[in-house]
Amino acid sequence: MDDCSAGTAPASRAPLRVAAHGRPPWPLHGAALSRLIEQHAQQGLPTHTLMQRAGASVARFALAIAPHARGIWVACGPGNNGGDGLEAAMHLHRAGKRVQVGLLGDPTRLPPDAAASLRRAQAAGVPITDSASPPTVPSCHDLAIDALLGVGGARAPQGALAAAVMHLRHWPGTVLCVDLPSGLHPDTGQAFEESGDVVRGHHTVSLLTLKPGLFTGSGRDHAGQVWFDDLQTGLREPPTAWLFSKSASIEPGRRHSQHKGSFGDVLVLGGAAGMTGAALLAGRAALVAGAGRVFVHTLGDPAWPVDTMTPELMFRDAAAVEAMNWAPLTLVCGCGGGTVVRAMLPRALSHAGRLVLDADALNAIAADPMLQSLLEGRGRRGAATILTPHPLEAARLLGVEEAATVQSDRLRAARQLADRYRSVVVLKGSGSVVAAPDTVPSINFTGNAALASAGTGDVLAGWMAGLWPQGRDALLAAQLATHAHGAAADRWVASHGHQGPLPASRLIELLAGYPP
Ligand SMILES: NC(=O)C1=CN([C@@H]2O[C@H](COP(=O)(O)OP(=O)(O)OC[C@H]3O[C@@H](n4cnc5c(N)ncnc54)[C@H](O)[C@@H]3O)[C@@H](O)[C@H]2O)[C@@H](O)CC1
Ligand SMILES: Nc1ncnc2c1ncn2[C@@H]1O[C@H](COP(=O)(O)OP(=O)(O)O)[C@@H](O)[C@H]1O
Ligand SMILES: [K+]
Repeated sequence: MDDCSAGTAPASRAPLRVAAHGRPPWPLHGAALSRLIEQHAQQGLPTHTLMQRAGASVARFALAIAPHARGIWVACGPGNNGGDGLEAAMHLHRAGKRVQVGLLGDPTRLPPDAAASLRRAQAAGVPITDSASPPTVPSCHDLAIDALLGVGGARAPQGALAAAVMHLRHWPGTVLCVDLPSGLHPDTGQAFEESGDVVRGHHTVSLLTLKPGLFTGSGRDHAGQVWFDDLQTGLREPPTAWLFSKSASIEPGRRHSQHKGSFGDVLVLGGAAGMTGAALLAGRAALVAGAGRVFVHTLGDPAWPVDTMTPELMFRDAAAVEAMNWAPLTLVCGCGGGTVVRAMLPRALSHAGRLVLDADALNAIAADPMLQSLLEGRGRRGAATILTPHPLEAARLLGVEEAATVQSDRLRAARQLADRYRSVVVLKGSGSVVAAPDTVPSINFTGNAALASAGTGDVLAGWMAGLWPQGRDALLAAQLATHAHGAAADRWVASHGHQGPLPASRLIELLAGYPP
């Protein structure tokens, strides 16, 4: 279903399905910008227009996703998100559904738009209580609409609101969230407090703007499929971030006249004793990404001589690597590098043309101010670097204690790293954030928990290094690689029907286009 439609829908345009393919990136707006946009939009319209459009859109969408729902419980909060719910309830009631509203907020203190929707719902005869519980024991055919909190959510739900969130979490049928899953921070994709409950929706209709929190951190677990309705405002404000979506035109394809020298040489430095596999995974991934030649120097003793599974890889010992000119190369540094990788870093940071730094290389830099200043200096000289930290590595690079600090605002952490080290940064995890200095960051929307498997990060680093020299700048290489990496995992889940771990070697095959 690309655009939703329903037979008995009230008049409004259908929300768009938010997908990671086939269109330009989607603009994302945080809570503050969304409010500003709402204010601007209200100025040009008669009072209450936006809420009427929002409620009509939600009702229409509800009828499309749950046409056979018998009962519909609409849990409404104390603000305008609740107003959207009341407005939707009125339409669903008129469409002949058995609707029950639980209004959790003082009806005399609703904001004006929500108060207007309450009057309209009352006038239409919608049953409204102040109960946080659904009226009857719900069945799996019933639909619940979460209109408790939207962009005004400011703290973890408590009391009656928390009770309603629990009912929504245990709802046996479909759950549709209005604007945001209640309890989710619109900007960060986290609960307001570690222990704070968040609704888990099957669908979320994001209104007026798309919020970044729907797509990163734990947002994806709570939002389900996201749909977007701009409420016919067509507003174009500069975004907080982009949701990366790949359109076909980004990939130029290979010209007949090209040869292996056109596609760049990659050198992988990693694979210390006991971790050779990490360097091999990165090397293999660089090969299937299309690098012209891939050299591998494993840091264990003795260095690895050949990979019989991938004889295309060219192994180089310490003396050979020392003699190579690193300036035209794309270096991947890290990938099971242990502590020995540190010795390679001063030269890599000073002389590598393009540099992808992962895992142990990042840990070494985080622990060494001299390496940090080399990395910063590299950025100031305009030399291109991509850092691919997971949240704990990012925390170390930022000098903070815990990964949780990074996770509490992934967009901010990625931006801080990019600005500090003048590098492109891929902050990995659900909804990987790709940031570059002085640039609006993007969130990657492909991938799933099947990637939570040892070695998939090495594959990402190698794949990125393989893509990069093929006529792309660092930022686009990072975005495309992260997108393809996640999309391969999505194909795997689609063909296996579950999110069991995706072995890193299999991931490389999927990236290469072997059958899912
Ligand atoms: N005004 C309008 O015409 C429009 C409003 N819209 C809707 O309005 C929403 C924003 O409305 P609001 O700004 O009123 O904000 P919300 O409805 O998201 O909630 C704000 C209210 O909840 C309270 N609150 C926040 N966290 C709470 C907690 N943990 N426990 C108890 N109370 C809590 C706040 O103090 C405030 O009263 C959007 O998300 C969207 O759904 C959109 O439909 C666009 C049009
Ligand atoms: N739950 C998830 N959803 C989406 N992507 C994930 C998830 N878990 C892990 N990944 C991705 O898998 C890769 C894991 O990388 P990393 O943590 O460095 O692992 P390793 O060091 O074992 O290779 C990253 O690209 C990360 O974004
Ligand atoms: K909500």
